Amino acid sequence: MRKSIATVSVSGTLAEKLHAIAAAGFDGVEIFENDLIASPLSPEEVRARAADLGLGIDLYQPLRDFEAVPAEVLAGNLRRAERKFDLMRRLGADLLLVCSSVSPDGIGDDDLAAEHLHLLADRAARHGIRIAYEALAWGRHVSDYLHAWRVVQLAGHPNLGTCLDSFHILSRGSDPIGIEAIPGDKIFFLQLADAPRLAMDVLQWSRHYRCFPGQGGFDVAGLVTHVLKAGYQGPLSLEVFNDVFRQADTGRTAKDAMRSLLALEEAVGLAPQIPPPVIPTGFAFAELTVSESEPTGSEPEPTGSESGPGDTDGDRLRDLLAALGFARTGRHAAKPVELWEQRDARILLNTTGTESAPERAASVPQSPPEPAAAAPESTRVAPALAALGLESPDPAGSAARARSLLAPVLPRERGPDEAALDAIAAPDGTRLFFCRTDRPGPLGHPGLSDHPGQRDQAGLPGDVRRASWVGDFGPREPVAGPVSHIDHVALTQPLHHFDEAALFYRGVLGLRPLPSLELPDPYGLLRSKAMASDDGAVRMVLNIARVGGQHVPWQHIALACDDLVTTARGLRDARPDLLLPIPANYYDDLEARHDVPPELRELGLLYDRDEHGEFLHLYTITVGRVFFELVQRLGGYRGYGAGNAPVRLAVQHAGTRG
Ligand SMILES: O=C(O)c1ccc(O)c(O)c1
Ligand SMILES: [Mg+2]
Repeated sequence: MRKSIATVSVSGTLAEKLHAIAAAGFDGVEIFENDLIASPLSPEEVRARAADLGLGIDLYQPLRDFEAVPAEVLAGNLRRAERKFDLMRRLGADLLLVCSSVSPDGIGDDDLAAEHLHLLADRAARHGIRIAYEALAWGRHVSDYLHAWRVVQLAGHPNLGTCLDSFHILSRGSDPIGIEAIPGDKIFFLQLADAPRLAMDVLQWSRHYRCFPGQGGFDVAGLVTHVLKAGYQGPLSLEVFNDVFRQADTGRTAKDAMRSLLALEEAVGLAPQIPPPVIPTGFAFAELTVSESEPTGSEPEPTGSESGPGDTDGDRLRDLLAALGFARTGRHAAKPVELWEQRDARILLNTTGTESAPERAASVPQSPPEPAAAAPESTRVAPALAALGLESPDPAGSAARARSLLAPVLPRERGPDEAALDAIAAPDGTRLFFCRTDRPGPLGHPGLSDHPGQRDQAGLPGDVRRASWVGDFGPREPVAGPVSHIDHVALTQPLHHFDEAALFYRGVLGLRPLPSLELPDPYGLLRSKAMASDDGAVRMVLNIARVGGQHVPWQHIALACDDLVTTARGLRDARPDLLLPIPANYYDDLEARHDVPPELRELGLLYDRDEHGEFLHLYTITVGRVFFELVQRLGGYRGYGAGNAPVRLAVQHAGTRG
């Protein structure tokens, strides 16, 4: 379907907005009146600019407080409307949005409203213009979409139809099924927005917290299904008022908007061109970039103690990994990358130390360097979690889906002997590699689980193109130990990209989000959203933490253990300096709430439970931006111990603040 977006949805001047909207692939725009009024471009210039960019002007909006007014006000309103018709002729727009009156002058009389709208439609018809009447959720007398439709029916003018806006309908809790009773050709326009579920004044909610479909809590796709059943054939148009998007990078927001519409089209069965999601079946690896130089001054000191042998970040991480039971099983044939393993948990240490994830993402050709893509200076410290390997049953299919949802595909320089990996950049700059770890290794370097007879879909033997990435690290021995695999990773998101990232991971990887949580931090607030595959094989947590106005860049890798009590006891004995100390008050409270064994306190283990099971976990000290968590899920526990995060944050802050 035709895809449009209201200019109010993105940041910038009108000219900047039009360019970014066109670049993101939209067909048309709604020109929001304030954007035009503040623009130095004449209406003719706006028209020409839009035409040059291949954009239609699908709607001009809004005309406010028009209908059901006393006679003396009506004359002025009609005069105002005539001026707007003239403006629309210059713009080349033929659809005007009239939103339901909020004026104290307004009279609660549907017949009068219909009479006035009929008059307006009659005048509009002389200019070849049509009127779309929309119920604002806070309209003084008309606030429900079916009420607006009754008024349109009463008016009975061919140039008058209704405009449906998903926010106004869903925010009031109206049942969208009623849309199916409206003839499709009387729905003149469809505006789409999602929003987080908030209990607040609806006008404030609408003006500040709307987001793109798929980023909030509304069933926008369900609503669109009703609109399509009604026979609507006009554009799908995004109209999003959002305080964060107003400040964010224009091009990036426009692209995020387009990704949202593509995913929405897919959800309602209108996007056969988008390859289906390939749900990842686990983590193949997590890659840390580390600097071999002295620890950088700007990064947080490890909490707890000076810790460990060696004095580079790399040495500190190696020490930490070894203490957790990992062993270095190989070095990359061509790059300064070490592979550390323990059963199915794999960590890559990339000691180039120069490449941070955001820099890498900004250098992707498909996404020209955007200021917003670069992380603030303070987050550019090594070590950082720069890349994730995701196990995919069909890596090429994973990459194809990502590409069709506008993910930048990363070029990969590959040596003659190396495995090729499909890789994309996530909005936060994290590189995502789609892997099949159990593929045969490259010729001469069999992988750990070699299947010499295996052929891929193209009928090729396990050749270099299709070889497993682990083959690049040479022959390896399995490493036994308490850690079985990566349970989840927690990535910090820049504030401006939180909703974008959530939609990205959900759309591209097919992960299901849990509701966002807000958790207290001694110096701020942590906003957190967990997402997981249905079977829990891939779990990610997206966090934004702002403390004293500054982004807190901590990331972590959670490792699953079979028997955390025993593992914790071993660590307590051997390397207590590597564990985050937990305050006694935590255990006083925990023991008041739950009947837990005293060894939790003794071992510094944290505890949580949900309706499915129980959770034990502990945290390590932080090196650079990164720390580890050891976890054990008992029964079918599905959470992440989020209730304990405030305690962790308090201890971590105490460590960095000395
Ligand atoms: O907030 C508003 O005033 C406003 C204006 C026009 C719209 O289409 C809308 O949904 C809201
Ligand atoms: Mg609207």
